[in-house]
Amino acid sequence: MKGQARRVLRHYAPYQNNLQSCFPVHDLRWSVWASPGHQAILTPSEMIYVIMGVSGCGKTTLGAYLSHKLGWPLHEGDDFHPRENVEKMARGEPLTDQDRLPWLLKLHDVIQRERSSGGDAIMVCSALRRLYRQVLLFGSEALTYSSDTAGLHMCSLPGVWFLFLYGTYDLIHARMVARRGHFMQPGLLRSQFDVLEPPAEEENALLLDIRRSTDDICREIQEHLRQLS
Ligand SMILES: Nc1ncnc2c1ncn2[C@@H]1O[C@H](COP(=O)(O)OP(=O)(O)O)[C@@H](O)[C@H]1O
Ligand SMILES: O=C(O)[C@H](O)[C@@H](O)[C@H](O)[C@H](O)COP(=O)(O)O
Repeated sequence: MKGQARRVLRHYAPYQNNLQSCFPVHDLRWSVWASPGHQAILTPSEMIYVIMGVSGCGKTTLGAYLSHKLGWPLHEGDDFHPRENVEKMARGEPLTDQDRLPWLLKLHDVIQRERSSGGDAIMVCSALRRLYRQVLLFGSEALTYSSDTAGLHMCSLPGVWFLFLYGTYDLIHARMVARRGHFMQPGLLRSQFDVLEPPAEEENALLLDIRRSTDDICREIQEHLRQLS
């Protein structure tokens, strides 16, 4: 059995009797896995790490480092923003939910492609709100659930983990001011914190303190990967 299949089996073992009610069955591979008696036919994606957090928390830096260390492809979320979004942020205006939705749907497609091809991958995406993370995982279906059912049913997907880089406003602001040649203005950081909803445990999230070096953070992620294997 491949490493990820083992990881997924172990992670979801406690839920095996309840899979059908816990997860939407729009994902063909997942519905096969969720069908009673078919647990052995598991062909999920390998691991996808989504590095998330407010602007300036170190997502791009960690993404490049981790990609190099693990030899996994890197998808940089900023590259998928439409020009209008980048121009808006460069003018010092925060994005709205409406601005972000098409961008998140594109990133969902990337995640789906990676899951279908069964490869490991890293994605960098601010993913500030819980709903944004649900759109990353479930696409437009995440928008059709009421907030009650979304909270209950749409928290995570096997093999997709959020790496949440957290730190104080002051530390991140100082790093943004020192950063050169980036379109994002430090003045937008407050709005990023206002929108941020830190991920809950049931979302498959690993919380990483950004006061540590990139290498230290990377080691913790590699340890996480080992524990899931
Ligand atoms: N662990 C770290 N320790 C110190 N500085 C860091 C760390 N991670 C990133 N930085 C610096 O902080 C700034 C913001 O990092 P960046 O990766 O661009 O953040 P983001 O992609 O989240 O906007 C950069 O100048 C980067 O060099
Ligand atoms: O959802 C958003 O408001 C944006 O995605 C934002 O969070 C992102 O951070 C910018 O694109 C700037 O890029 P950096 O995160 O690299 O600063």
